[in-house]
Amino acid sequence: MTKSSSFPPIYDDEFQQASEHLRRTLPFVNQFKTPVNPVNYAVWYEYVSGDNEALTSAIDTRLSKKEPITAEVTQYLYEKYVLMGMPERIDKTNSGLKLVVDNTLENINRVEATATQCTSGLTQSQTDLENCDDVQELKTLVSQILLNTQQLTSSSTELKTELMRSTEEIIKLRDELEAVKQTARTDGLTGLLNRGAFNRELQNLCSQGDMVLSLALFDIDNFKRLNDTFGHVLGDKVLQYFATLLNDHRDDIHIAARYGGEEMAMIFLHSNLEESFLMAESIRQQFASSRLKKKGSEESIGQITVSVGISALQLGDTPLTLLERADKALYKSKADGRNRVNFN
Ligand SMILES: Nc1nc2c(ncn2[C@@H]2O[C@H](COP(=O)(O)OP(=O)(O)OP(=O)(O)O)[C@@H](O)[C@H]2O)c(=O)[nH]1
Repeated sequence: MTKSSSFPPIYDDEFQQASEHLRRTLPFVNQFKTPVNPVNYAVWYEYVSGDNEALTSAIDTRLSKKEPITAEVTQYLYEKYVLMGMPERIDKTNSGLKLVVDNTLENINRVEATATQCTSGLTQSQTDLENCDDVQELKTLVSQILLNTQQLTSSSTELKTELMRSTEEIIKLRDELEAVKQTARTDGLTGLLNRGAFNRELQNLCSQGDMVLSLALFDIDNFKRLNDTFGHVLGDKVLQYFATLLNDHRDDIHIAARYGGEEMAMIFLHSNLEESFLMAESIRQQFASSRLKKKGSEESIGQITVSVGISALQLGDTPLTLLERADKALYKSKADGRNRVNFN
């Protein structure tokens, strides 16, 4: 897996895999003569890895129409598909917020100016009243006082309306900010947490000292073969299906994430090794006994299985040591023949 759809992107390919991607990006860079800068390289790297489905499809569409992929195009693809449009969304929210604050301040200043004018008008009327002994003059003064008071009332009503409009705008911006935050935490394909968010949760929990928790890493077996046989779209459906199994076992307290391409992770909170083993076993068995079919056909895609590695948090563990133990256990499950759960 190159990148788990997260912002900022995470690249976790091993040396060999990354070198292979490098080798495969060069012909594209050469063909379109785009400078090998970080932006262009990231776009081609993600394209050749095949892990960023939306980017791959956008580039394939251009290639099939024989459209050139210039530096401007890669910049656009980079912002849209590698950075997932996040800088633009954050920018928009920021300028929206600035606009609301500026407007509100302007309105308050305007009302303050009117209020000051009215107050000084009323003060003047008070002085005039003290020296007034003529009925006609009194009438004029009362009208003036009335006018000033009406002006005060209408500008405060206007301010109230403007503040209500600003409040609505702020609520919209708050929702957009929440959506941006959610996108930054979520894996686009499965709706589970993405790797970055999962790591932050794990870091947080590990630093609490006396937490009882276990970590499980799930890696779908022979996923490459499945993709090669039935295509990436079906591969994606399998990932989504597996994510629903994890969600069903989440029980509102456990945390599930897409950790890499076909690798998912779960933190079993308040669960020791035995309890986590039972939950992981149940997920493994349920997955292995699912009979998935090709869309619109009765043709089964055969048995798909998952290998699992579990580790339980020990005194002195960091997220890294915990992950390393789970990874070793997962490796053992693969080496022992796949479709099993091991712990370490
Ligand atoms: N459909 C689909 N495939 C993906 C995605 N991310 C990664 N993959 C594919 O997952 C496959 C993982 O292959 P390998 O790492 O060789 O592992 P495997 O074939 O599952 O073999 P074992 O793990 O040893 O059982 C690669 O072919 C990736 O292209 C994705 O989002 N969707």
